[in-house]
Amino acid sequence: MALSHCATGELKQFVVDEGHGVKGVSELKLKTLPELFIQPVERRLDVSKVLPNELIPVIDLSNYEDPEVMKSICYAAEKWGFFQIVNHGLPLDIIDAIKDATHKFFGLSTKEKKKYLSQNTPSKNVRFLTSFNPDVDKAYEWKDHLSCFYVSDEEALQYWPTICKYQVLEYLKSSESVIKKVLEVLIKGLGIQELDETNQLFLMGSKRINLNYYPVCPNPELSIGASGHSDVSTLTVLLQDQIGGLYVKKLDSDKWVHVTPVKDSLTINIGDALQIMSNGRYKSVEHKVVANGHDNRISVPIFVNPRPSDVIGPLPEVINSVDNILYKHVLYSDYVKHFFRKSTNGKDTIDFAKK
Ligand SMILES: COc1cc(/C=C/C(=O)SCCNC(=O)CCNC(=O)[C@H](O)C(C)(C)COP(=O)(O)OP(=O)(O)OC[C@H]2O[C@@H](n3cnc4c(N)ncnc43)[C@H](O)[C@@H]2OP(=O)(O)O)ccc1O
Ligand SMILES: O=C(O)CCC(=O)C(=O)O
Ligand SMILES: [Fe+2]
Repeated sequence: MALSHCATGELKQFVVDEGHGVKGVSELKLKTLPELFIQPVERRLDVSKVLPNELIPVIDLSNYEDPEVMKSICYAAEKWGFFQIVNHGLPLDIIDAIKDATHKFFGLSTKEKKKYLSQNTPSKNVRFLTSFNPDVDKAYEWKDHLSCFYVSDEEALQYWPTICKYQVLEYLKSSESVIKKVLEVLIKGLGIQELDETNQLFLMGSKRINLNYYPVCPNPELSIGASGHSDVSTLTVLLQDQIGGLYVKKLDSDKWVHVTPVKDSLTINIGDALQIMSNGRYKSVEHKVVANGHDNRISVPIFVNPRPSDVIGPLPEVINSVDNILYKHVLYSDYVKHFFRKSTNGKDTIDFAKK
């Protein structure tokens, strides 16, 4: 098919239904970006609003129980919603292995990858997807991803793609201690002394891991890799490569700050669930990813969540000390379904839980 001039309907079919993804379009080496991927100006990154000299906090996690380190983590969660951690203890060979496995998954043939399209997948917990929600997105994001919801090792080993399942499972397992360290500090900041069995289930009772692939884009300035959104997780542990392109909105401003890749670091961001549970004290901040014209970029977020069956709302320990309760109680799976059903639009998902 001569896709360079084809109608948007045919292109959607090529990208989504036939499973070629955005990577398939990138490999056509088109001179100009097809209309389907041209974003309205307000969804792109306005480079005049980027603060070039700002950095999000970089925190050394090796002494995470040191009161000064704890303070800096809670401060970053309140004022930035984002921070990078170094000396986190997650083995570098496991990190390298998942990066390599991500490239290998996206290097598979279309025939192999399309086995994981929503209509073909052997389990609804593993899906190969393009854009955010192609049924409703007016312009598509320049991104493909594999999304895996962890239920059990057995389920993952049976259904996740063989080319990456061992590396993804090992990475998930080794991230557990980093997640617990960060959560322990954050809940202490809220006056909860211990990450016990009950609050562990509530804060980190489910996990989703995405393998994101942003291929080289013909007109990156007209498109977006991931449009502005906040995550719906408790917190997200994000692994990115050295290419860059993730921008975070600075709180109470219309300015953007680049999350400059720091080698061997992980980025932590607060998600909507923790913003709600902390009654707005910790901030789930809008972020977006630009496309680029030179390199294929990958990133691997682990979304650490409540269980779908949990009802979330401001925690009792938090509302004891405040007059103004900002959020109501919502069933977490309703919240996530609401998020997935619409296009991303900045911070609007959280309106679903506003009082
Ligand atoms: C996609 O690009 C993105 C993604 C993001 C993501 C940011 C996050 O924070 S993701 C964290 C999400 N949290 C969880 O997954 C944990 C809780 N999980 C649940 O509550 C449930 O597992 C469920 C997600 C609600 C799925 O419910 P279930 O009944 O088991 O499954 P379905 O009926 O198959 O799905 C319901 C509904 O959701 C859609 N959906 C399911 N999985 C995905 C997925 N991986 N990606 C997109 N949409 C998904 C599914 O199509 C169904 O939709 P309907 O309209 O048909 O109801 C940030 C930025 C990005 O660019
Ligand atoms: O690719 C990135 O750096 C961030 C991706 C992201 O925000 C997400 O998947 O929720
Ligand atoms: Fe995100």
